[in-house]
Amino acid sequence: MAMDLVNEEKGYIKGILLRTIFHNAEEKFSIALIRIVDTNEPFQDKEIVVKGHFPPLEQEQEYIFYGNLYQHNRFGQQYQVFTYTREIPKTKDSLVRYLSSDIFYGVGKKSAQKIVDVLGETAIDQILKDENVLAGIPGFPKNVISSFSQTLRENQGFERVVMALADYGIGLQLTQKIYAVYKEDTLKLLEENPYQFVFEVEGFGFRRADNIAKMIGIAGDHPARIQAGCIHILQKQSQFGHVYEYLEQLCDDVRKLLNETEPSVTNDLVEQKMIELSEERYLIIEDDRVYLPSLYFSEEGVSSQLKRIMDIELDSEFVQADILKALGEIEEKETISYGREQYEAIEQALNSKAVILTGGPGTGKTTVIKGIIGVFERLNPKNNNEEKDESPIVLAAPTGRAAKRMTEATGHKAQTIHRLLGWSGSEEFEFNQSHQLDANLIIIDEFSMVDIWLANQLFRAIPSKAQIVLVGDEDQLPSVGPGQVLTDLLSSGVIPTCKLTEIYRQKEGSRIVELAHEIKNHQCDQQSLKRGEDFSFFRSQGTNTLSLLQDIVKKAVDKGYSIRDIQVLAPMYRSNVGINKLNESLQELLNPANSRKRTLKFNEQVFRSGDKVIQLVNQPEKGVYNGDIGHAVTILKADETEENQEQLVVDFDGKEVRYVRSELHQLMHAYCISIHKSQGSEFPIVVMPVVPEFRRMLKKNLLYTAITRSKQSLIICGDQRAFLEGVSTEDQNVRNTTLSQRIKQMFAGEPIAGDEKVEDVEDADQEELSPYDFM
Ligand SMILES: Nc1ncnc2c1ncn2[C@@H]1O[C@H](COP(=O)(O)OP(=O)(O)OP(=O)(O)O)[C@@H](O)[C@H]1O
Repeated sequence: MAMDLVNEEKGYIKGILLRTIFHNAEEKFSIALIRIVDTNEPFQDKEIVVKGHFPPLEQEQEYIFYGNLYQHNRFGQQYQVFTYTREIPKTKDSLVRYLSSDIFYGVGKKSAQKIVDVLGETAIDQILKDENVLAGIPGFPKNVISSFSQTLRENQGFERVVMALADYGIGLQLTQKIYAVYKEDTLKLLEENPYQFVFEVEGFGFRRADNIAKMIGIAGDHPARIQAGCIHILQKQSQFGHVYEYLEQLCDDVRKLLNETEPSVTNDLVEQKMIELSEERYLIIEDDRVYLPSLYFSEEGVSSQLKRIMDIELDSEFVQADILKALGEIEEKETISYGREQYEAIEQALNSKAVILTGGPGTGKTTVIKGIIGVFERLNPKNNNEEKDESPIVLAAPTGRAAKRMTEATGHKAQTIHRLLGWSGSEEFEFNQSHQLDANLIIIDEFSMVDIWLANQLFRAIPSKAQIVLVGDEDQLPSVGPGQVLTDLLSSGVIPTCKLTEIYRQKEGSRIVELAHEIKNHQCDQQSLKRGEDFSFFRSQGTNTLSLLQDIVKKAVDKGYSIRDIQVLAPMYRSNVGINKLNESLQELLNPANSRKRTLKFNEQVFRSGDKVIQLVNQPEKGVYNGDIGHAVTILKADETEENQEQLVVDFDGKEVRYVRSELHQLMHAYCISIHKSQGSEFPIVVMPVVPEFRRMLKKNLLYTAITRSKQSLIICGDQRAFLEGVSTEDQNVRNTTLSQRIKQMFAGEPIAGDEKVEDVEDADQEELSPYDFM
């Protein structure tokens, strides 16, 4: 590609850097003022601000920017850069200046002159092609050949990649992500197999790879194309929670996917490729099931680690009389009397290597956890000595909010599972099989939210001596990630299970807990929706639902409840009473614009100080995690920050986190959040629209999860029929997993068999919605 030629067909501005106005290193986003040398754009001035995803520009270097002129409402005309290139020095003099510049260590003017004398004006291209040409330059220091050509590659590399990828229709932002993964090898690898990018670069979709592949001649039944199709479908299935897919079904799906553009692939061809892939361990085929290796080995890991832990017997059991005595002390202190089920659960947990504790809301799971910890500490006095920190008790939960609640309820420090395992944002966990946790008793709450991958990481890090208590409510939604670990552990039957059924949180007239148990036990009917002290179902239709909901929230605020106490939940983003619409209207209602309030517009969202917001991704470096809810404290103007960038400051329960513009995609308004996102959290007041439009989403476990989030008051508005139909509809989308069978086999030598094959739910639905859409 001729790097130094301007492509006259596109709008361009050629210029030299005058000043970098802003640069975000992480996002490689730059704003710079340049002096215009040449342009074919209708722009008369001598200078212009260029803006886009490119690295800092170098002084005295000529660049060609391709993009669009646009009018900034404060700063006038600017240039939005789609792609850019650097002018390669063309004259011998400019080449010498470039090659002897500070960028190249150990090469002075003399050596640079010699390079140009020997290699001429195409010196750069020749060196990039083969660095050994430098060895032929008289007097060129041999020891700097490789570092010199490496610097040259790096310096020239990014722009070459930018230009080449632009020809494939890839913009600067995605190019940055691609370049971060493959560096100078980008073009080589893309032209070898663009499909590889689908699996390694976030935001690089299968269709994009397929288009590029076609342009470079990888088409039809090319093995790389079939391989990518297989892995793509398996990954998609895993987003719906499946750990494997049936071979026959997978062949069918892959054939359909690949034949959408050119019908040349048969099921036999796909199957044959799949067998090859399994021989190379890109996939695992077991009987008639196909797995992604990471998921297969996670299942294997969980079952073998569980066996390892459970195979080591307890040194000694606690004597019943001692337990009773210790529990008596706790009962006196807490002024409660443990029920029979609760006592049995505590005793079982204390005298087993592993137990599962399940139960609906208000059955005393937290109270039992407190009992287990209390007795364990009393009967292992060394645990009281925090300084020695021997035999520590470790508490964790999948989300920050659940961990916080666990801490508050038990008085013991609890943390997220990710933090417990020392996750710092990469694939690696500090604690693993070769560096295990120091713990004698490990209690994990909200275990229904743990997916197979995280379960594997957790179990690997548990020392064989430890006792485990897994606490969860099996009727809640399964994990967002693949697998259904709690359900599978329960059905494997190898871990002793304590089911709490007696309800304690039930004041006179309280309906929330009763309603939850009626749903759980399939006893919910019209009568169940009658008003209670803490529950109301207001009927409404059409657009009335939105205004009714606004009235309810407004009244709660007027009564003195804070925005933080009131949580609106909805199952879908797009609808007249969906999450997006509700956030918009509740923001107007609760935090309207006024001249004193600063605002920051990002995509479709306008953030104002005072807004309630939710964090959408895990950010261990900043100490905020997916699902954390906070409020915007203030918006700082660029000249008020050290970094000279506009920032949104958010307070998450006392922890202040700052977001620059390029990080704002991590946040959204949280006046209303999805039910999926509310898992693991509880709120004093839950308000929820239930309308016929949501019907496709309304399932028993979803509604059960939603209503069990409310602690003091639950208000539903909408259509009672839609609600009653929803709570009597089981989620048909049974997940394909083999964990239960694998565990049974591990413990008793039973062969592994897949779950009963379930007929697929409507394809169209699957295409549109996955649990990830709700996160
Ligand atoms: N044995 C008991 N005697 C009296 N009160 C109890 C007993 N067990 C639990 N409770 C009370 O019942 C309420 C619910 O208990 P707890 O929070 O332990 O249940 P949970 O299963 O964790 O419920 P949720 O998931 O809804 O929080 C609490 O107020 C608790 O004090």
